Amino acid sequence: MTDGEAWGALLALGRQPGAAAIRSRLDADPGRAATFTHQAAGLTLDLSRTALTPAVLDALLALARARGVAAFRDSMAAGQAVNGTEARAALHMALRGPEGAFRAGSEDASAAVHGTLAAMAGFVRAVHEGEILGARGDRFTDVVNIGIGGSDLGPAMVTRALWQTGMPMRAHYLANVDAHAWEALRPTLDPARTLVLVASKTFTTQETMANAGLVKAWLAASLGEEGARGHLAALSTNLPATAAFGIAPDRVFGFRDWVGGRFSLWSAVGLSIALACGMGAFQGLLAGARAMDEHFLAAPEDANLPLLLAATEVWHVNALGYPARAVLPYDERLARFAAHLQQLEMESLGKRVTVQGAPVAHATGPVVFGEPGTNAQHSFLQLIHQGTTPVPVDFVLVARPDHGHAASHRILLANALAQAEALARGRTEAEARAEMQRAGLPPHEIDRLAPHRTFPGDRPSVSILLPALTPESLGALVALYEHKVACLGAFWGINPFDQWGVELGKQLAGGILPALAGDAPASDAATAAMVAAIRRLQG
Ligand SMILES: O=P(O)(O)OC[C@H]1O[C@](O)(CO)[C@@H](O)[C@@H]1O
Repeated sequence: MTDGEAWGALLALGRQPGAAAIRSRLDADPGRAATFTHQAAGLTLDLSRTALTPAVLDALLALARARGVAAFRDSMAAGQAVNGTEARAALHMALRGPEGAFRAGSEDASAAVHGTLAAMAGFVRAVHEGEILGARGDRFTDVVNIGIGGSDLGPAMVTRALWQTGMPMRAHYLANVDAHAWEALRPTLDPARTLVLVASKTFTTQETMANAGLVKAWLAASLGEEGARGHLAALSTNLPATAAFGIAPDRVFGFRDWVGGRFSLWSAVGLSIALACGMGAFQGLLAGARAMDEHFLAAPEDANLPLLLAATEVWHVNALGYPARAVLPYDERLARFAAHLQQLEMESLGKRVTVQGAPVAHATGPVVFGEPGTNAQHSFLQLIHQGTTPVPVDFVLVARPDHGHAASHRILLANALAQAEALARGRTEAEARAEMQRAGLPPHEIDRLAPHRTFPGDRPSVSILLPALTPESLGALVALYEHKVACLGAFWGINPFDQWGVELGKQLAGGILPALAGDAPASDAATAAMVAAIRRLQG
């Protein structure tokens, strides 16, 4: 089947009457959950509450073959320059792979990775055991990771998920250049006991370098310049710039340019995870991701979780025209999971031209947003139940909590399952009327309220079940989404590994800085007017 034929067949299925129906499919086939549930790396993925059918799945997998999704995956694993616009490989799998497994051109990628991992392990052990101490001889109790985007979101999300009282250190994440963030954090820290990691792939990111300057000055004010140096480490690919910033070479943990920022939590960028939660937790995270990598590389297409998740997204975005997706982890510890996926997915898939530079002929990445359940239910789920456009949902559920409150956990899970059921099944007008009759409402009230109390249903969701929230299951979960993103890049013919769209604003900000200081006019009239208003208000 050619590419065009495969797209045509899929889109035709999406146009068939009842294509988006879910409730009737669930009712017609009691075995649907079993048919559409798959497992890998300890995770269970349930796709039964979508409108997928065996015919739709066949069409999606035919499209995957026509689009060369498996070939793209294999090129990625082989270290080829799948990131064409930056002429780079995308070898985040090497960060969690066994020794000798991955090459980037002539480079033994795995050797570089394992060298850094050994250095990280040595550093973490020395800090935890008090061999490396602060300038005044104190043990380090707190670590501050200064970074933004991929140099913040991944490690911040993982630490939030895995950290428990009694773990080796407290971790803090400073991302925003808004100094209110630093001013809120500063009073909670003792400089004598604080280790500072400057995390930046490029080591040129304006926000990170501004915050690093503030924090370095804060350290130096109490510990002196030389003392401050002993409290700093860098996580970067840009070794000359880390040296220019004054970070000792043995405190620089490097990685290569074939690690994309949003895929970098497995690299030295994850050092704050290892310091806060322990090197064992970090290794567990890598092991979980490796298990998902192995599944992704070897599982047949009709049981391959990342491919199936990507295919489901193609069905929703391209065949059914749904422009957004919500991510609802029913676990408070995953409070930053949606934020991580926002960058992972929207920076990767928010593209309007193909890898060849031609305009894409179809929609690409949807808007991704989310909050933990049950909070989300009391916020935006109204729109997802009864708004005019279906918004597919990813539910993430954890079977066993790490607290002793079984009743609370049952309430949490009951709510997650209820939301999935309500979205899929809805409530017909007849059901709404019958319920109001049972409640004894008068007929005119029933007539008045029936449309409002009717739920259309047929609103899709996928559910991902983790046995418990462990480093291993979290690693597998994050890797699942990373590989989904790679598959979608291939489905859509776009480069999921570059991010040129973030550059223009950065460049313009550089030009506007002197205008805000009153040293130069702003070139854009609307900007100039706002600059003038700001300067007036600043007096
Ligand atoms: O790690 P760096 O180089 O400071 O970049 C931070 C983030 O900035 C971006 O380049 C976007 O501006 C992200 O892709 C990246 O994760």
